Amino acid sequence: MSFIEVKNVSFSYEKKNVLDNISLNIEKGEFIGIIGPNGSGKSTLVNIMVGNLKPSYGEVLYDGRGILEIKDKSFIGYVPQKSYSFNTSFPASVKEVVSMGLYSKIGLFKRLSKNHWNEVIEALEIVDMSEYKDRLIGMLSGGQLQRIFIARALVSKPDILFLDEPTTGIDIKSEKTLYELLDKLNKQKKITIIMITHNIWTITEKVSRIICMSEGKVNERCEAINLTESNLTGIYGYPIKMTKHYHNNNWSEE
Ligand SMILES: Nc1ncnc2c1ncn2[C@@H]1O[C@H](COP(=O)(O)OP(=O)(O)OP(=O)(O)O)[C@@H](O)[C@H]1O
Repeated sequence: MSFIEVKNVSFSYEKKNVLDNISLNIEKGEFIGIIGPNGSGKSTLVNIMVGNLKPSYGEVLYDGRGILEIKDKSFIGYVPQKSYSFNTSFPASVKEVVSMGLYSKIGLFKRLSKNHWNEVIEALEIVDMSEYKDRLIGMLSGGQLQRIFIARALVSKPDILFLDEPTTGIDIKSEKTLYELLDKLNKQKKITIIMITHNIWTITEKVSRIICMSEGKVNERCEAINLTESNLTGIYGYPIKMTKHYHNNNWSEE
């Protein structure tokens, strides 16, 4: 039995079919990149995997248990795409925003104990942002804000972290720091990571496996080793020029 099993999942928004019979197995400790053109169903698939959406057909199992039957989902951390449009004029401090990640564990209106606040500081330390704990969220840069959302997803000590396009709108230096953080979470903290991205070349260097989506299906030819210009052009529907090649388990410049 795999850690996560996506079994024959299909999904439609009203009459529009978005996912078509997707099956995937994911093992503990993997670092997976999901790529594919706009509208291919990546975010919908992740929303089904974290239990936010119910598939029209099929199921998602964690260690053999259906996600929709699992009440305490705090073993899953999720950094949604929309977190980057979070209302930053909202007068909340960094530590208050991170503490929101404990709601699924302790309930929305419960007072946080000293231990809970210690967990918030611990999550901020992991993302190297503890010195900003009392700062208002509106006073942070895009890259810093993104680390706060990752801390919010980490505060419940998840086994698996989903990130939906976390590099959107951040500069190259912040992107590099983000990858170092994800690498640390994956290798040292043994957190399984599943990340949606449009940054094909960077992600192929970082992850243990690529999943390519196109028109609601998983494209089987899209293992990193098979990432050729013609495969990617078929998946994206427009010409893709490669500047790097994968061989002997390594990428090298053209
Ligand atoms: N709430 C919704 N109601 C109706 N249709 C939706 C909704 N959310 C997404 N869709 C449609 O479902 C399809 C898949 O969307 P989804 O966001 O899963 O794709 P994606 O691959 O993540 O795209 P992107 O790369 O642009 O984020 C798209 O055609 C989109 O317009």
